[in-house]
Amino acid sequence: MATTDINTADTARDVRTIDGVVDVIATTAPEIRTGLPGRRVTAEDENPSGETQMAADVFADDLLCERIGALEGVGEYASEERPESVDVGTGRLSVAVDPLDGSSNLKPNNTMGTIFAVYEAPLPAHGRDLVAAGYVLYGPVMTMVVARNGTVDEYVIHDDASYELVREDVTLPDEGSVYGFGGRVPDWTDDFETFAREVEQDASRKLRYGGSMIGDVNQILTYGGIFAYPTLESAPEGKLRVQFEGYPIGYVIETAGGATSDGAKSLLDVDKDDLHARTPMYVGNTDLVAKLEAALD
Ligand SMILES: O=P(O)(O)OC[C@H]1O[C@](O)(COP(=O)(O)O)[C@@H](O)[C@@H]1O
Ligand SMILES: [Mg+2]
Ligand SMILES: [Mg+2]
Repeated sequence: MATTDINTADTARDVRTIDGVVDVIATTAPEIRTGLPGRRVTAEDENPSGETQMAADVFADDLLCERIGALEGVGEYASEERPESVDVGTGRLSVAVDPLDGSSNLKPNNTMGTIFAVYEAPLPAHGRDLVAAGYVLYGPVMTMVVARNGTVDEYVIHDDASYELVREDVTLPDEGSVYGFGGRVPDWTDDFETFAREVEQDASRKLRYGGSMIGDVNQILTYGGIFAYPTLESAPEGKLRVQFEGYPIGYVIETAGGATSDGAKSLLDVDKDDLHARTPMYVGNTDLVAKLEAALD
């Protein structure tokens, strides 16, 4: 399950590069958000996972590729929206991005986010190669959560692209009070359904599910509990992608003292060498993730 072996940058140069990536993510967020109103339509292409792209997905990806690619210290950029990673320089760090997570929430105007992962290895990299990860949430307030140097911090991003630290050393509350499970219920496995029904029976927990993974995970970081996008009967690997979603969220949640799993082991220990590989995701408080693993065993 979760382990405490969180890798961090060990050279001053890598620390500067990570700071540069965080700065690009934060300062680009207002532009991505401002660009959304005219881009709530589908783009012409599908992404490498076979999903319809929104114009906003492509817009955010292009902006981030250009800006992250220009940073000294970054050698490769990849995103959910392009088939191959792009060589952007000679730096030893690679950056993988989900430019808009939850973009199907764009039409009904619900929360979405931008997720980033910084790896100290060529792409596709391994979860243990991560040296920083985080996300922006385009909610009523624009916030950014960053895991680096062994801690998780939260920032508020203003419309003028300035940003301020509002919470240091964020950890999951001990008593988890929310849960959210994705996928169609009839498509859940029997073991997962049994676990889900048990979680629901506990009167101290409420359902919080919005259909944007990053919004749903941020509920867990805020209130504690458990989020899952599980193995489905029709999709044994679930829906979410290892490099762009599973690893970075694993890194954030485990750095914040929570646990993550693919059903059997930490998300950071998933071994998949395809850039667009998928994984089931279970993240939350350690006791709940342990129960989940026992239920699926
Ligand atoms: O509505 P579905 O198909 O269950 O999918 C919901 C999941 O798909 C996602 O939107 C996938 O991410 P993208 O929007 O980046 O493709 C997650 O944010 C969310 O948890
Ligand atoms: Mg996504
Ligand atoms: Mg996406």
